Amino acid sequence: MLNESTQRFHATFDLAPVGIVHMALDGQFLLFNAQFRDMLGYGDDEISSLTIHQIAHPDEGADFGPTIARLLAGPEAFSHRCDRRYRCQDGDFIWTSVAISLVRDGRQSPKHLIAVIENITARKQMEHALRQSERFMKSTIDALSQHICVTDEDGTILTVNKAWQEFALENGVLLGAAWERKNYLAIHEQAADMGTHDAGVLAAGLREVACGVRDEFNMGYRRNSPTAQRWFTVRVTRFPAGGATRLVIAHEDVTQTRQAENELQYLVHHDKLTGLPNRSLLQDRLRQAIVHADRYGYRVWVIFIDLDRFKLVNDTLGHKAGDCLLNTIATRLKLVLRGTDTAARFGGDEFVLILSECFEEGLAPSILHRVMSTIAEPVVIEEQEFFLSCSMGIAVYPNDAADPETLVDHADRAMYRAKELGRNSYQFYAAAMNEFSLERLRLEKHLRNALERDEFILHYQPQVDLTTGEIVGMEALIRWQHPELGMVPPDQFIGLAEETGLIVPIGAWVMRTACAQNKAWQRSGLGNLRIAVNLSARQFAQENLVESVASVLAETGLAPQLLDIEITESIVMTDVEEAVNTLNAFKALGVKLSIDDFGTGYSSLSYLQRFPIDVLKIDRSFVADITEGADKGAIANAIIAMAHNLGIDVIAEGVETEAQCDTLSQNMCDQIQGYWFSRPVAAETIETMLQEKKTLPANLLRLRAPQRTLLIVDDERNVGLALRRALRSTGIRILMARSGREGLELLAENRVDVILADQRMPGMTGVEFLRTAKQKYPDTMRIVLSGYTELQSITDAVNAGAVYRFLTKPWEDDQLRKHLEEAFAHKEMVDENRRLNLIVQTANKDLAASNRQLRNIVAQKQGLGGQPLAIGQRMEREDASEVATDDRQ
Ligand SMILES: Nc1nc2c(ncn2[C@@H]2O[C@@H]3COP(=O)(O)O[C@H]4[C@@H](O)[C@H](n5cnc6c(=O)[nH]c(N)nc65)O[C@@H]4COP(=O)(O)O[C@H]3[C@H]2O)c(=O)[nH]1
Repeated sequence: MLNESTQRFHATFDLAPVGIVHMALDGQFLLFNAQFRDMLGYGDDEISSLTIHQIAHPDEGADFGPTIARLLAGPEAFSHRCDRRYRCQDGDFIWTSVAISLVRDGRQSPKHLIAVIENITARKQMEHALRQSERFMKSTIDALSQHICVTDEDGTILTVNKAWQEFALENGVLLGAAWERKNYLAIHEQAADMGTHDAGVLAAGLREVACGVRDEFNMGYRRNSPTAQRWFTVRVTRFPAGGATRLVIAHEDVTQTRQAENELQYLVHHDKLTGLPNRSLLQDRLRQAIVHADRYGYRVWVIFIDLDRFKLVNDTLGHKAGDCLLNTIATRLKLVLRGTDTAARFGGDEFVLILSECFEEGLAPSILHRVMSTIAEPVVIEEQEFFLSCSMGIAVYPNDAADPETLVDHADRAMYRAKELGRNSYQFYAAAMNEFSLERLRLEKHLRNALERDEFILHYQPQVDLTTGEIVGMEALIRWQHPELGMVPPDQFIGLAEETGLIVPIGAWVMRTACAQNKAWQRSGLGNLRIAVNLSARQFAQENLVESVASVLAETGLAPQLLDIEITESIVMTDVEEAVNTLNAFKALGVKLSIDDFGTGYSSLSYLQRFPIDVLKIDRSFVADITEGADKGAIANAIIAMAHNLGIDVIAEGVETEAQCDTLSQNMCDQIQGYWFSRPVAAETIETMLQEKKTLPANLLRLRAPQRTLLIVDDERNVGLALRRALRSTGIRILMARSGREGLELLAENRVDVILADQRMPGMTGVEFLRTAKQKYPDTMRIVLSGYTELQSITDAVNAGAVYRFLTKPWEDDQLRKHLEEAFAHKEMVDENRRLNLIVQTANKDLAASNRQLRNIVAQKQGLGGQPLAIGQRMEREDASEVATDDRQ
């Protein structure tokens, strides 16, 4: 029985797949199975001579003692398990898993140890390899710049990489190791609940990947912080990991790339200089506006803006100044629009506005005026003020075109038409505009034949001297008498002639005819008049211009100083250097030079000084304002003072009323030209005028003894008549008005010294009227005639300076005359002071003119080697017998 059991034991002992050893308590091997022997590779004898200490790994050999101690101290069935390394016969160590138990005898005394030893080297190696691989993986994902987070399928974070930790730290998401045990999904669901849209999308995507609905999910994630906006890409990928599911979430901060992309997009769609949308974005916005308009029944207005004479700023002040100006205009345009509108830069000095979401049939003129006035505000560049105007063309969707390109094109055409019609205005596109192009073609055909067919004539408009009252010159103005079209005014064909180049032969005809006519007048004894001829830009740019004028003078025999060449500011400012050369050459020839329409372009004083100009012609728009009171007349007065300082004469154009003439005369303007004295008329009419010696009335002359003028404003006719009677003997010129409004009209037309206004008038009281009169005509002496009852308002007006004196009704004639005498005397004293000032100014002007002439002569001699001067001098000598020496002609 025992034998059988011993046999069974040995069989089990030897066949066991693990090593089994019996050891003495000191580690001596007592019994071991074949598995143990083979595991270590020792021979049976070798093992019997060894102890476990001898084959234990040096790092672990010392562990045996404590193990035994624990077994001895432990309960009966206690066994100890550990992993240990043992040296094999070849010297290598193997990893084993050891389970040791203590065998006790019947008295419970320790007998020996039994160890079951399993070779786990392969497992240990695998574990090691796995650890290595994990370490490698960790350092790999740590090296990635993407933020990586691995979760289980519920979203619980298992691990994160270094970049993720840093990101979390930076963004205050989860601090330090706080990510552990957190749930990525829950965090995002919570953020979604708080309104973060992208967090909601990410949570939903994550759930789908976790459930296996998809293997991967990608999205762009925008994160807004109060200081910055950041963009991320997020990718969620699903991985099976030993039966479990792992979700790898990788996000990458693509803010820089995104910003660069945005910048690129911005650059592609915006104008670099002004930051406004460019052409391509304009088309896009227009397309959107049209779609929107179709849906909601809106209209879309397109306004095409072109800055008038912008090129001049660029050419005269350089591109930097031009850029600055464009920027200012762009900023202003943005400010006049609503949020839904667009202002775009179309190119150069062209802007386009889109006004969308408009229900109204028509476009409110106020918006157009707002745009025009915002552009018209002065722009200060290098401490100089510049004034710009613009021409605008307007087209509307759906009426004028159905697509963005055609809409803009039509608005552009309308703008072109506005320019044609005199700039600083706007035109609506109308289908008729296409007809306009055809009309132009027809006109051009006629114009080409006009010279040959002798259809042009010249009209002449007198220029009158404000000191002598005499006609001293004429402006030659062309007229086209077409057999079918009738009398075509120059405004309608000069532009076309300019564009087609026809202006050159036409201009040459004008020059020849005007000079010949002037010479003819001179020969008939009508005096030495100056004849002014307009030169257009194209003529001015002609290469042989000066020579051709010289040959006309030679041909007609007209003295050069009797020819006045009129050019506009814009012509000379286009190419300043070239203009200075041409003007100097003209000066050398001896002709006079005028700047026409002064004040409407770039009235740059510094340049004006460089041009050898004799005359400035104040544009009629300023003259129209001159009697409108101190503010409005200021520009004309400033031009006069400035020109005089430079020694330049001033002619005021477009004088239409006596009052304008009077004001100009008082302000020392040199000459006037305008409908009030004479419209442009045929040569024969001029002859009659000259023969009859038509002059200005003496009371309008510059240095005259002024005639006292009184304006009486009273609604009661009898009172007016009584006042007139009382003043009959005084020789005062009396103007009568029945209301304040009528009084203001008379003030606009006439020069008035003293105003006598009744207080009680319907509509406007005397004090109200005098307050307005004070604002517009501060030099007038203002007297109110009243009863005592209105005393308070009159006293207020006196204190405010609106009323000089108040007289009571009924008045005593003597007293009234005395008061009026005082008022006139006071006014005359003020006038006299001003007159003396102006006389000093005129003297200064003459001095400046002499200096200027001297400078011109020196400059010509130095610059032109005396050659052209000789022509002028020769002509001057030939005409010496006929030409007066007064340089101010
Ligand atoms: N409202 C008003 N207008 C007044 C008054 N006095 C004169 N005018 C008008 O003002 C214009 C003055 O000529 P501009 O400024 O040189 O302006 C001229 C000039 O730029 C151009 N032009 C005329 N003749 C010629 C020419 O022979 N050659 C060239 N190149 N241009 C010419 O055509 C423009 C218009 O000439 P016009 O129609 O003759 O118009 C003339 C004249 O008739 C007034 O009191 N009130």
